Amino acid sequence: MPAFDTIDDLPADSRVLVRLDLNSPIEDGDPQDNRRFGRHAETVRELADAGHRVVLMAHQGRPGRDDFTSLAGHADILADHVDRDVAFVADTYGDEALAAIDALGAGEVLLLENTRMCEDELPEASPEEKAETAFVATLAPRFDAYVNDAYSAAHRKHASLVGFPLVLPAYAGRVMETEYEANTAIATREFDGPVTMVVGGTKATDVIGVMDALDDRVDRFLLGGVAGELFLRAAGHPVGRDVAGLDLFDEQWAENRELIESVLDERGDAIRLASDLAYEGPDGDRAEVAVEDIDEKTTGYLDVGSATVADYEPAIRESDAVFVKGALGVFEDERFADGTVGVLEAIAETDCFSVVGGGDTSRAIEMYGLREADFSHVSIAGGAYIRALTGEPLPAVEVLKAAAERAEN
Ligand SMILES: Nc1ncnc2c1ncn2[C@@H]1O[C@H](COP(=O)(O)OP(=O)(O)O)[C@@H](O)[C@H]1O
Ligand SMILES: O=C(OP(=O)(O)O)[C@H](O)COP(=O)(O)O
Repeated sequence: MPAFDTIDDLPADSRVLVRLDLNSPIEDGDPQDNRRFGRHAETVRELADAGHRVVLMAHQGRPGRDDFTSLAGHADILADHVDRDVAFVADTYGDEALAAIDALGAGEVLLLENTRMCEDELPEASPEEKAETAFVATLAPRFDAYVNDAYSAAHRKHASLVGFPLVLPAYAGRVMETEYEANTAIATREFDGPVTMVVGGTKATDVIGVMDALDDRVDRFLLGGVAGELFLRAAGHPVGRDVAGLDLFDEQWAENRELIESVLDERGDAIRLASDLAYEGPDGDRAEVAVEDIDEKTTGYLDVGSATVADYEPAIRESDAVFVKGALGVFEDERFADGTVGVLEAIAETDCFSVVGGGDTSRAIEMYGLREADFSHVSIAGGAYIRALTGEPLPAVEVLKAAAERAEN
């Protein structure tokens, strides 16, 4: 039985208030289409097809930043994915919003303005405090049910995420359901064979924390990216030189050195490090060097090398489950995509249970023509995925679970 009620449990003809995560890159003021729209469209379509009155809430950016914009453009993109009208009202819970909500017919869809434009939304607080805000107290009585589909924002204690499910019967949307199940699998599911985790990307501090927390659940870690170079450094190799003015290595090294050394010391047998690395050669082409031959920290490395990929591939083929967190190289540049793509291809070719997470890494799937269907789950969450992997509870998921318990008693 799932941890929470889902939209399968919704009473017929409900007036539903639905929280999505449509937070997107903004270019020249306009939201860019991305996988979040397509995924949430499934939930929205299903609710509208069932004849519910569907009112959507979502956020965009953070106040004070360039990406903090209205959701007017998001409504148009979502409409294309849902294949029906998505009305938009530039108001969160004022008279205009209430009038638009009251005018909604069965099977119709309305998107409210950016929740973060409402003062009650942002300061993080308990569900009880959020439920008492004017935002929640005004909107909630107009609805029969609340649906949370915003798994990727579930680590935030904002009014639209934790306040409504305290005062309305609460259900999980399809994205919430599938993300929760796949992303917690590493901690909750028993696998028959080896469990492998591919660890890379730039946010070394995050992934080293995951490695530390998942210690006993993962049989082997295959390392690359910035995190991989920091482990190579701990193993005595002079790597981890920043290029292009970035500061990815030294600060994270200073911050995590002790933890890296202790993880390497305690789980060294489970940790596989790159045996070769790739860099930009003098003529601009990809060049590779064996890690053993690196004796000075003079080069910035941008991918794991081909011998490393050849070493990682069989480890993946033998696995019963593979979880990916972070890219093995700067895959956005075709010259340095071999590590990330090689590993993703190996996963796609096996029938192991596989989860690929992190906004950037999962982008490599579409960039290099891989099929999402060849993976068990491709997450649209970043911060929430990391927290799920470390077993940290997500406040908005916890309130959904509590709502299900309330409903049962
Ligand atoms: N050796 C490297 N040096 C610099 N950047 C790297 C390196 N390896 C991977 N990256 C970058 O890591 C990014 C993905 O990292 P991260 O943001 O941690 O993952 P995600 O967003 O997928 O969680 C990619 O965009 C890639 O360019
Ligand atoms: O995009 C999001 O998170 P992510 O960058 O971790 O994927 C969510 O919408 C949360 O946004 P926030 O980090 O501004 O609270």
